[in-house]
Amino acid sequence: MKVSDLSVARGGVPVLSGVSFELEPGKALVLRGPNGAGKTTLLRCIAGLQAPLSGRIEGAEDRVAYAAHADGLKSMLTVRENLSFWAQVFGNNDISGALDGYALRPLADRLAGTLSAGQKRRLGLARLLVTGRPIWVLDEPTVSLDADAVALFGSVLRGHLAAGGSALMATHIDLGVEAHVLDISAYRAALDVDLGASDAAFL
Ligand SMILES: Nc1ncnc2c1ncn2[C@@H]1O[C@H](COP(=O)(O)OP(=O)(O)OP(=O)(O)O)[C@@H](O)[C@H]1O
Repeated sequence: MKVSDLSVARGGVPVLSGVSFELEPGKALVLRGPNGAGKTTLLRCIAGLQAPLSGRIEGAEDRVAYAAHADGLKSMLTVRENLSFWAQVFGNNDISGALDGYALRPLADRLAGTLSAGQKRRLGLARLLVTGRPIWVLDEPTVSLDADAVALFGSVLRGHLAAGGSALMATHIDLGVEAHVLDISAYRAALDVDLGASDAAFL
């Protein structure tokens, strides 16, 4: 995947401009930057959830699986049913790797709505495995995870990279995975809008 001269906005306000990087198969890239720097906004653009202001994203279409703060679980389906649902959406039917990768077998028949925050997060991350998509775009993937679950995630991620997948993620946690780091502070967009006139942008 190649990102060239990308500019992105949030709520109509330009946040980043001139972002360029390449993400090769088997590689991980960690986005760094202070709160509000624009990591989530950049990840959402690359995942196709919002359009960039300008610039190019090549090699992402139909190859990206996105996991964000909102896990998007179906609360009235069980863990197994949630994974099967997503697997079908992506044309797969094998959910065993996802159940095992995140130690979800003991929870397989629980309704997703009854899971703890960390368990929900594990299920949200397990979904990536059933998509079969090579580029994982992850926004703070370890939020709510305990040390054991972080280790599970690190191990799954290493497997994904070793199999030729790649990962772009915003995280402050050391995952024990070799990764390049991109500090997006350098790409802060010049604010030339009248913020006083756009309160709605900060709702
Ligand atoms: N709905 C919105 N309207 C206007 N501005 C917004 C909106 N949502 C977020 N922002 C602003 O856009 C900027 C980028 O936010 P973003 O969530 O991308 O940052 P981030 O780097 O992911 O932050 P964090 O580390 O806190 O998660 C921030 O300054 C934020 O306040």
